[in-house]
Amino acid sequence: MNTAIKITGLTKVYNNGRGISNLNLEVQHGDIFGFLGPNGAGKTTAMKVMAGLLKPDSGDVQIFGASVLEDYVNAMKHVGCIIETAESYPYLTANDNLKLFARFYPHVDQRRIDECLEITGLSKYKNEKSRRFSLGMKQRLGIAAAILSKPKLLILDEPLNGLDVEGMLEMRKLIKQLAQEERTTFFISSHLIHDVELTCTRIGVVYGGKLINVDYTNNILANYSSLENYFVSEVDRNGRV
Ligand SMILES: Nc1ncnc2c1ncn2[C@@H]1O[C@H](COP(=O)(O)OP(=O)(O)OP(=O)(O)O)[C@@H](O)[C@H]1O
Repeated sequence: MNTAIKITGLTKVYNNGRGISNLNLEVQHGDIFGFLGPNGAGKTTAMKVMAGLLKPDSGDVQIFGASVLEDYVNAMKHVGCIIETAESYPYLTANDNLKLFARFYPHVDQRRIDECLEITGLSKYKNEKSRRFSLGMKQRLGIAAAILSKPKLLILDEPLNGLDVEGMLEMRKLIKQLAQEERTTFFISSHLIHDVELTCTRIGVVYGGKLINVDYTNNILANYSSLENYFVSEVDRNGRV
């Protein structure tokens, strides 16, 4: 099956009238999809619905063919996600944090934990408590936890938030590596235009609660000198809020 995520008519409006309205989108298996939009555009709201943390007013999200609303367990079977922040137990070591997460998955053993520590570059900090970790290391531990069960799809909410240049480079490398070596599909939200340009193969621009355009990064860069120019022109074309 080639469609990883299918979002249809997704609407969630909060009491204050803000939120998302009538979002329609398909993400294909193998995409590194960038969900790009400024603060308050509605990215987290959409991702919370996708991860089953928030009930929409209407619409649906299907993940590998299963509805998040009607068949949550099957929809989430192949998904790893980090929504808002990567949480860990600060007084546990990286290894013990992962052991705790591994209890959710009967087939994840110490070998897989070691593999995930290796993939995320944390092997040498395996026995250090995560409270001593830098933000970048905490993010990597979050990814290590999210990939334990070898999910086919990783949903990451602003994975570069708060990282310095080196941390960003490492995270970008890790995402590309997982996409290439493990064939992981990514759905990544970000307000960092430059980063989305460098990381993502396909980009959806979300603005004022609406998805205003979706295109391949290659296409965009063939027609615009930068993603920033494309973003500004799309927002202007659709009317600023
Ligand atoms: N629980 C809530 N109650 C009322 N309004 C909310 C709630 N959560 C979010 N909003 C509003 O809905 C809109 C979309 O918020 P959301 O957090 O989805 O945006 P975002 O694109 O993720 O932004 P950011 O990059 O700042 O996280 C914003 O205007 C926000 O203030």
